[in-house]
Parts: sequence; structure tokens; C-alpha cells
Amino acid sequence: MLLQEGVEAEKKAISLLSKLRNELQTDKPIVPLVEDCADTDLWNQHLEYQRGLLNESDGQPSWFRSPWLFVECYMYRRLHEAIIQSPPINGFDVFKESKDQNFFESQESVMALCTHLQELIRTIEDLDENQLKNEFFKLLQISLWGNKCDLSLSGGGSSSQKTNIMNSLEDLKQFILVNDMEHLWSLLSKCKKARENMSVDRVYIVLDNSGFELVTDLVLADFLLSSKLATEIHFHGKMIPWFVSDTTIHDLNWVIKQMKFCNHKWMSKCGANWENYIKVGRWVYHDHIFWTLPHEYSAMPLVAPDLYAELQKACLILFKGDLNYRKLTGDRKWDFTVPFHQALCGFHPAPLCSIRTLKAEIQVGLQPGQGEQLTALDPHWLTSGKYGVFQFDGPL
Ligand SMILES: O=P(O)(O)OC[C@@]1(O)O[C@H](CO)[C@@H](O)[C@@H]1O
Ligand SMILES: [Mn+2]
Repeated sequence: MLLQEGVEAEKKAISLLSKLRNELQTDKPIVPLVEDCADTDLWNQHLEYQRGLLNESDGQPSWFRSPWLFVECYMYRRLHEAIIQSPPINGFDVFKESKDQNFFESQESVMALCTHLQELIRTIEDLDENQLKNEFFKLLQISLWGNKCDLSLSGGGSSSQKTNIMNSLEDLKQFILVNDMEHLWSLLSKCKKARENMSVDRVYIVLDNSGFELVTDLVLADFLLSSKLATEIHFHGKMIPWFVSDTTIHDLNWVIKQMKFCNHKWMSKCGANWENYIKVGRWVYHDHIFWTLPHEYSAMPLVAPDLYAELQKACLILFKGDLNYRKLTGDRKWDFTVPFHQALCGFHPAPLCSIRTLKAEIQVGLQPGQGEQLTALDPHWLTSGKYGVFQFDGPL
């Protein structure tokens, strides 16, 4: 790329981004996407659908008068449009630097986690059922609290894991509001016992943030294979930069490479093992445009039937993070006591579990009075990321 060409491209991107900011700040109508991509028609159809929801007198869907989930997704899609309209920097990830920084700032915690995992794998054959279950629960909780480390809440500011999370698990247990970890254990250990010689049991992980959270998910995924609770792990990531810190294939490859070549024996062993899992197909990465559309997941069978059929192959699907929770439940103002199964509005491709710290004003499946008690105790319980859930749906 010539220097001048790069400078011109940057100028173009910046002018498109400031136009976007102005539209947002002055509550302009939501305009259709212009650049022709695989998801453009679906976006523009959805915009029409949003328009149809308004009354005649309401005018056009605009930034302040449209559902938050829709507008927020639309903003990230428009950021992407500004970049793809500015060749030759059309492959640029505006959030890459902050994602990478989150990983580097969490080094100590990552090292401790990798050391723990490698020690565990070394003795895994000697563990009895109960010990194995305890280890599974530990790594699940680490993956849950890893979800505190997203960057979109902090506006891209630092949100890394600076202390060794493993020492805090006991103290954090009181903040788990719904804890279906036992269901996950009984489901996966049942799969393991019933497994025939060559048969495959897939766990799907719908990933959320890169950096520290991604490492916690990969550690969990490694454990699921090493303990034979699953035989294949299928990851689902984002096709475009999304909600600041969400994982793309570039982030996944970058994190694994960083680990493999780092100067710490167990981190580097993890990196090498993980690269190998991908090479031999025990870990499979998928992406799909559906994950970066504004649709709730109950629309998946209609909007992305191929993805729905894919998810049906799972013995368990783990949905990481807050945005996935909002899309699972349609981001509606449900009563706190509505059962999770009901809030999924027919989305039941396979047994599934949301692993999420609470950052948006939505929570279902609580005990009567639990939500009110929490509000009295801590007015910010829904949005601070301090509380978490393992919320399962599926046959027991
Ligand atoms: O899905 P994640 O990474 O856990 O959280 C994403 C998030 O921080 O972004 C939005 C705020 O902008 C909220 O939906 C949500 O709290
Ligand atoms: Mn995220």
C-alpha cells in the first residue's frame, strides 16, 4: 500500500465514522446499508420490519426511538461498513488493539490458569468421579467470571483480569444467582457413559469476548476433551468486529499463537496443544452471518435454518456472555420469575446453557422475591457484571 493511498483511506473512514456519530447524536432515521455484502439484504429487510412495528404517526425508525438491541447491533454493523468502504484498509479491525491489550494485561492470570490445567491433565486419569466433577465446576466458574472482562461496557477501557481468579472462586459463589452446573455435569457424564467406541459427542461454545475470557473458554474446552466429557468442541465466533471485544477467527488464531510462542512453559504447552486440536479437527471453528445480525435467536430457524440445523447436532451448547443472553431471551422486559424455557420463545435446538455475568437489565428464571431482594440490596445488580448465572434449558 502506498503511504498516500493509506492516508486517503483513513480520511475516508474517519469521515464516514463522524457522519455516523452525527446521525446517532442527532437522532436521525436509521438508514439502509449500502455496501453489498452477504448480510446486507437481511439487515435491510429487518429495518423494514422495524419500520412496520411503528404507527403511521411515529415516522421512521430512528436512533433514540428503536429497540436498544437493534440499534446497538446496527451501530457495530455501520462501523464495519465505514471500514469496508475504505479500501485498502477494508480488512482493518478497529478494536484489535484493545483486545490484544486485554490479553497482555491478563498474563499472570493466564499463566496461573495454564499451569493449573496442565497439572490437572497430568493426573486426570487418577481422579475419581467426584474430583472430576469438582474440577469441571471450577473451570466453568472461571469461564463465567471471565465474562466480566468484556470491553464494551467500559467503552474499550481497561477491563482485564489482573489477579489469579482461581483464588477467588469460593468468595464469588454467593454472586451466582442461578446455578445449573449440576445439570451440565449429569448431561455430559451421561453422554460419556453411553458413548460407543467411535461415536462423537459435540459440545458447542458460542464464544463471546477475546482476551482473558477467550482463554478461560479454551481452558474449559481443553478440559472437556481431556476428561472425555466430550469428543469434539465446536466454537462459534463473529465474522466481523463486534461489540468491541468479541472474538473473530483472527483473534482466536492470534491468542493461540501468542500462547504457543510465549516464554512460559505451560502457557506455551497450552498454545501448542490447542493448535494441534484445530489441526486434527477435535476443535472446529465456525462463523456465520447470523451471529452479527440483530435478530433474536428464536428467529434462527427462519433466518438461518442451516445454522439451526448445525446447532441441533450438539449434545450441549454453551452460550457465553451478556449479548447472547439478550438474544436468547429476545431482550424483552420479562418478569424475573418467568421460566428460562418460556423466555427462549421456542429456541430449543439442543440442550443449552447460558454462562453470563449480568450487564443488561434482563434476567429470568429467578425465585419469587429474589429480584426484589436483590434490588433492595444492590440497585445495580442487573448491570454491574458482579452477578452471574449458569442457566440451563433442556431435558434432564
Ligand atoms: O456480551 P458481553 O460481552 O458479555 O457484554 C456486552 C455488553 O457489555 O454490551 C452491551 C453494552 O453495550 C450490553 O449488551 C452488554 O452488557
Ligand atoms: Mn462481548
